[in-house]
Amino acid sequence: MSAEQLASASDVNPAAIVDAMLGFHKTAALKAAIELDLFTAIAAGSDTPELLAGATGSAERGVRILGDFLTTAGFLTKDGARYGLTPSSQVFLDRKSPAYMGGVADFLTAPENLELFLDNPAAYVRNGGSPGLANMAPDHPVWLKFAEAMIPFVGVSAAGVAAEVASWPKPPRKILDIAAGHGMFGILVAKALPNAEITAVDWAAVLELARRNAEKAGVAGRYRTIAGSAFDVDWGRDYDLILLPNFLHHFDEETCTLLLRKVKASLAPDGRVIAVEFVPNEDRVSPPFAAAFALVMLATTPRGDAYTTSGLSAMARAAGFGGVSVRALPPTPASLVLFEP
Ligand SMILES: Nc1ncnc2c1ncn2[C@@H]1O[C@H](CSCC[C@H]([NH3+])C(=O)O)[C@@H](O)[C@H]1O
Repeated sequence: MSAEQLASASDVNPAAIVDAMLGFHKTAALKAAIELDLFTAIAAGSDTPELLAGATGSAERGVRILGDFLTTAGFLTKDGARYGLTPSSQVFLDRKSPAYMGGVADFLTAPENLELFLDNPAAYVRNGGSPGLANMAPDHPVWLKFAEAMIPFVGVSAAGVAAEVASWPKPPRKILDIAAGHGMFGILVAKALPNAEITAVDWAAVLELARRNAEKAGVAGRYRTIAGSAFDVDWGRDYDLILLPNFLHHFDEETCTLLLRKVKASLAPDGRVIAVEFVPNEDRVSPPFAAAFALVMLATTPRGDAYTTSGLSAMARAAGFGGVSVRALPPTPASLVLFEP
């Protein structure tokens, strides 16, 4: 199409393409607003550029331009010169809110993550995964950052899993939490079930944090840790429940099957297995968050992926399970995956 033809075309949108190329602008604006506590200041009544300048120690011109940008991006509202919070900004970005999740930016926008994504995107596409081990290198320090930062986001799924397990007629006692990270999946199950004993597996540095979280939650007496790779360590057997939250997606189907065989062999006779995953529909392009998560795995792991229900069922059956049932964990974009005996 010539420029003249384009000028009269109504079904094409060059701004959408430029906008996508500038996706990192949203990263920058949100990072700045979180660091300056802009959302908290607006919630407390500093809602004009002049007031926000005082409250955040910034130039008035700076907060005006940032506030306007965040309004166009859907994180603020604007009425005259006054900004307001959207329902999600109010719940998740006002530091005084119990559900505050500004801190997750410390992991999601960590320089090492941005570098893996942006340095050479064509390379991981060509290669079908990260050229090296990337985040899957043993003891990779990025996981400590994940464990420190991500509880406000992942903790909601952990609460959903704990509620599910607490509803079972026969409460599990001996529980294994594989790739425990911050530990909140096992810890919230332990809080819900006073007789439950948790064994957490992960890299050593991460487990130190999980242990501290278990202490804070008052369950440290029923919490033990085994440091090392889930593929190598001897984690014992006869577990009533094995948790695999946000772990399978880091690996290809074959490796997941290998791990699931080890999991199956460690179960007590009526033992259950729960994974937590972002599960796209079979079309692999919906719902958007779960579908887009596959790109995170492409950039940051050698062979990870977002698995659909049929993909999870296939690996479950290959490992000797009957299949899986998957249910949403609203309001999170994650799903609870229950392995069938
Ligand atoms: N080979 C491995 N063995 C055990 N843990 C691992 C391995 N590779 C990565 N990890 C851990 O896997 C976790 C993935 S993030 C998931 C953490 C937590 N289960 C949650 O759902 O939020 C990180 O804590 C990593 O340290």
